[in-house]
Parts: sequence; structure tokens; C-alpha cells
Amino acid sequence: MPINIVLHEPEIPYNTGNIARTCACTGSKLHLIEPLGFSLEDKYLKRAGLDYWQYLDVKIYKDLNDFFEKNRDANVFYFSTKGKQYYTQAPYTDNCYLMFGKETAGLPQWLIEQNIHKTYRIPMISDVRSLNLSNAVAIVLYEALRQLGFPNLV
Ligand SMILES: C[S@@+](CC[C@H](N)C(=O)[O-])C[C@H]1O[C@@H](n2cnc3c(N)ncnc32)[C@H](O)[C@@H]1O
Repeated sequence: MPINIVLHEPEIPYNTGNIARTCACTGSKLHLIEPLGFSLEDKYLKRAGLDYWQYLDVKIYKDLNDFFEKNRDANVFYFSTKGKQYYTQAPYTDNCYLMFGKETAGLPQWLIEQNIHKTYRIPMISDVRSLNLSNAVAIVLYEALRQLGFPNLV
């Protein structure tokens, strides 16, 4: 079963393009929660994803409620600089969902507070704000795939 990458209100097209390519290369599904800061026809989005869109399984949701209604039993892990545990400590499972926040503001505070036991951080030095969204996704996704034994990857 694939892993699911969930982007909450992504704003920058080339970040989502990079993430789309990473999803395509790993057989992961991409879930985009609106509003998006770009059109799906955006040239930067397409250029960043190159010709990998054909391999991509992408779903769009009108808001967070729509996402949770359509994925009621989803095992969701959240990623934020405010997480208390390292991303390597998360017990990733087949078909789990990895949710990331928007570039300017991250995930909503209330969502982090409600799910703090499932919110993880990638360690950094103390004086910096955050990693780039597409780099954060790649780091976490490959850790999840490593824990699962790189299913269907060669
Ligand atoms: C550019 S960051 C958002 C920055 C925002 N100012 C914040 O503090 O959350 C975009 C997303 O990348 C992920 N991210 C970036 N750095 C991270 C880190 N060190 N640990 C966990 N997630 C990170 C998070 O999902 C975050 O919402």
C-alpha cells in the first residue's frame, strides 16, 4: 500500500511540483487541501514535476473538513517545528498519511494541539525557523519508506 502525502494549503508551485515528483518516484499518493496558492496548470508546478505527473495519483479537497470526511479511518501523522518527538520516532504504517503545513504559517495551531501526540519534528539548530516544505516532505517520506522496507521500490 502506498504512503499518502498531504499538503495543507500549499502556496508555492515549485514546492508542490518537487513534492509531486517525489511522490511519483516513490509510488506515494498526493493529497492537496485547498485553497492552493497556484493553479494546477501553473507552469512552475508542471516544470518542477517535469513529465512525472502521469505517474501521480493526486486528490484535491476543498478544506480540512472535506479531507477528514473522505479519509475517516486515516492514520495521520503531522509534521511541524512544534512537534515534541523526532520524525524518526513515528510508527509509520502502510497507507499512513503524512500531513505538512503551508510555507508561510505551517499547520494550524489548533490542529497541532489536538494531535500533539502524533506531531513530529525534524531536528534543526535552535535559531532557525524551518526547513523548506519540499525538503521536509522528502526527509520524512524516505524515513517512513525505510521503516516499511522500501515497499515496491528497487
Ligand atoms: C516552511 S515550513 C512552515 C514554517 C512555519 N513558519 C512554521 O513554523 O511551521 C512548511 C512545512 O514544512 C514542514 N517542516 C519544515 N521544517 C520542519 C521541521 N523542522 N520539522 C517538521 N516539519 C517541518 C512542516 O510541515 C511545515 O508546516
